[in-house]
Amino acid sequence: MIEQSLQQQGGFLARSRTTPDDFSSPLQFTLNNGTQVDISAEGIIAFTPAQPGDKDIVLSCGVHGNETAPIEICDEMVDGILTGKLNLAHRVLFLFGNLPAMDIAQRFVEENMNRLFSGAHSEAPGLVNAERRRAKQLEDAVEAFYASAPEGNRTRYHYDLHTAIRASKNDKFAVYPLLHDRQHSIEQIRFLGACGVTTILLSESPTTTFSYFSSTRFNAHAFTVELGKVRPFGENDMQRFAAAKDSLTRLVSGQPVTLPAFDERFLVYRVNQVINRTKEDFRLNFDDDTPNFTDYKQGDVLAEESGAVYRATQDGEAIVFPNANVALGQRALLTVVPTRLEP
Ligand SMILES: O=C(O)CCC(=O)N[C@@H](CCC(=O)O)C(=O)O
Ligand SMILES: [Zn+2]
Repeated sequence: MIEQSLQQQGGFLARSRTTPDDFSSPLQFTLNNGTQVDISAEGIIAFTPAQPGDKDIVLSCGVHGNETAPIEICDEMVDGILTGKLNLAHRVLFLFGNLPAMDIAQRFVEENMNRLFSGAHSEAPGLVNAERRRAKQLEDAVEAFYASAPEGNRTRYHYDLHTAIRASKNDKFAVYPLLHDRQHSIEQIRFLGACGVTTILLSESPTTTFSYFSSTRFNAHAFTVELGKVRPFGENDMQRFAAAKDSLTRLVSGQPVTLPAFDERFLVYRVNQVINRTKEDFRLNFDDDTPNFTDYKQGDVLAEESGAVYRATQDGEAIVFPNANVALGQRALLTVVPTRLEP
């Protein structure tokens, strides 16, 4: 049967990378338990259980090819579903984002894919590359997945799973995309807590990230989830990701997830500054190994470039995602300040 042959060939992703002919064209089949499997392209696999529940869940990973732990989590989940070990209660779309970047163990090949969503992939008409094509393909896959859901009162989710380039004072954290006129979901924050993520960054401006796309275009509960630090394949301590894998597995299989109370364990920040690199001489004013969430005093210089000095605007302002090597015009640093969210 399909389960045995798939099981003998190793993980789904491993197979789809070593035998592209198997998955490079659309493929649809049904498992013993009645779950329909739709592989629409390499690294894009949707599952629909025989009696789907009321959730439509997108799990994406590898949008940055060197962020391996989330890829390993999703690959193990897909394999569990294909081999019948994991029985789904809800529809799930798994997206393995940047396959060519995974092959070379790099964040991206030509362009940061996580700045190409919400149509940004088409903004420079003359410029076409693999990341731009793939970002459009992933957008289309999400749209088709949500659009093909059964009728009725349904809830959409998208957890875009990442790991961070540098260490963090708060190991696991999530970016809550700007919701415009929607309310933040405390229940979703509690679910992230069950995944081990108790630091939440409230974005206050539109972005071109994958999670902002699903949140804004489809009203999904969508987050960029930073599950730890970037490590090469095979060098992740997967025990550090056990809570995330367990909670996501419980979510898709309809098992209860114990949600922690929204209490003082949670740290909520709002994004205060989005600092873009605009000049070649952009530089950060702290060491490369300075952890995310290191905080500064008002007036401290955080970064500078010809014609601009970027300073902390208040005591306790902390840095997140510092990266002086981004392309000109792209985000080189976020700063965050503590805030409160009323339950
Ligand atoms: O560690 C870093 O500098 C980047 C880690 C990462 O890829 N983070 C995402 C965050 C996306 C968001 O702001 O929602 C990214 O930079 O794309
Ligand atoms: Zn990433």
